Amino acid sequence: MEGLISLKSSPGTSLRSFPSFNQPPNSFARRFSMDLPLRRSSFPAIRAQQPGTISPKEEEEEDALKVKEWEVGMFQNEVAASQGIRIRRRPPTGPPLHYVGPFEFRLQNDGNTPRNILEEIVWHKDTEVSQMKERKPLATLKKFIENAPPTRDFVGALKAAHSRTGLPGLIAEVKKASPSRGILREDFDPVEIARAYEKGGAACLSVLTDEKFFKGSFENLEAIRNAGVQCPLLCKEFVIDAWQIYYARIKGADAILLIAAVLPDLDIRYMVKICKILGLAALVEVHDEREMDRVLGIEGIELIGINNRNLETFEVDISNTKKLLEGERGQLICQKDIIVVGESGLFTPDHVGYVQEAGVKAVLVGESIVKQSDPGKGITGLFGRDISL
Ligand SMILES: O=C(O)c1ccccc1NCC(=O)[C@H](O)[C@H](O)COP(=O)(O)O
Repeated sequence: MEGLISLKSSPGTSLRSFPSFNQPPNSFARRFSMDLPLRRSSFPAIRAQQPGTISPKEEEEEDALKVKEWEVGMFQNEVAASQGIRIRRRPPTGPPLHYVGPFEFRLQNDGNTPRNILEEIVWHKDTEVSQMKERKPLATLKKFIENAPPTRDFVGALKAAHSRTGLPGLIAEVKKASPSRGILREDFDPVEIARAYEKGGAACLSVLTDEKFFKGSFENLEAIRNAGVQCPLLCKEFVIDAWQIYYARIKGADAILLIAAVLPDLDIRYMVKICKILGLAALVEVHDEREMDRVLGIEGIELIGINNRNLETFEVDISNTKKLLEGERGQLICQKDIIVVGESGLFTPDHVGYVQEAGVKAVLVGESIVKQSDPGKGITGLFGRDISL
């Protein structure tokens, strides 16, 4: 029964009485996978009411809401796909139910299974953020923000470090684990690591806040902020909802990551504006030419990260930075005075020199420095000299 994950009959009917539906051919499955969801109300007699369950009217309303949610989710994905975004958003109620006569069924890969790690992260984030929003609604967050201390100048710190050292300004990442590398450091004390990075000459810090896939947390961000570390802090999150930006601001962030592989243009525009209102810098991350072109078409972007890691396949290739900065793209970036950050896979002074030559004025580095017994000395190793002086 390839392509079919559930097929059930209404109470009182039997699959055996409809042998042709028992094992629908693929063409049958394909035909229905392309249909819009069939409205439950068109099939009033499909499901008999179970004693003690909700009334048919309530059930109908609930189904109508689910269909609406599904349609909105699908619309969102269509807009994203038209911009070349392959990462789909989680369908709010799972894959659509299809109805044929007395049967209802769902099709495999009808939008219900994440296709890669980034999609899995984003789908999980969707559930996580919905729950967090219920506990802390936006109105509550806004009240906290009124009394929050001012943010620090993230972009200014990178520029100052670059002018001071002649090397790319360093955003040093407080990273305990990652989906591609597993645990990077067992004795992980975020504040101690942050202090070591600051002492070692980092211009800014990046703090992973995702718990499930990176073993990070917002508590880490808050603790680093409250420990008196002066470097501006990037909240390294998978942002899918503006609510997360407000939350990051409350937890001490000075900047936040926006991933173009996940967010359609309109979301990026909107979120960049929210960041400006909240005094946060937005690091907009791209990893291919199409994403770079989309982002270069958006007004008000000051900071673009080029990720050398393909977040769908984990492949790391530092020549990606060079590729995306060649020719007209590089020229446009200079004209717009955008600071480019080379991200991922940087381990040696040669790597840093290579991306600097390609045109970056900042680098974002995690693994190679966090794994050192003294992460501050790790920075000296990465640049080939002490950049704290
Ligand atoms: O690091 C991962 O395995 C990863 C997997 C899926 C999505 C994002 C991922 N990493 C986020 C980053 O981009 C890096 O943490 C950051 O650029 C530092 O990279 P590195 O210096 O290679 O640790």
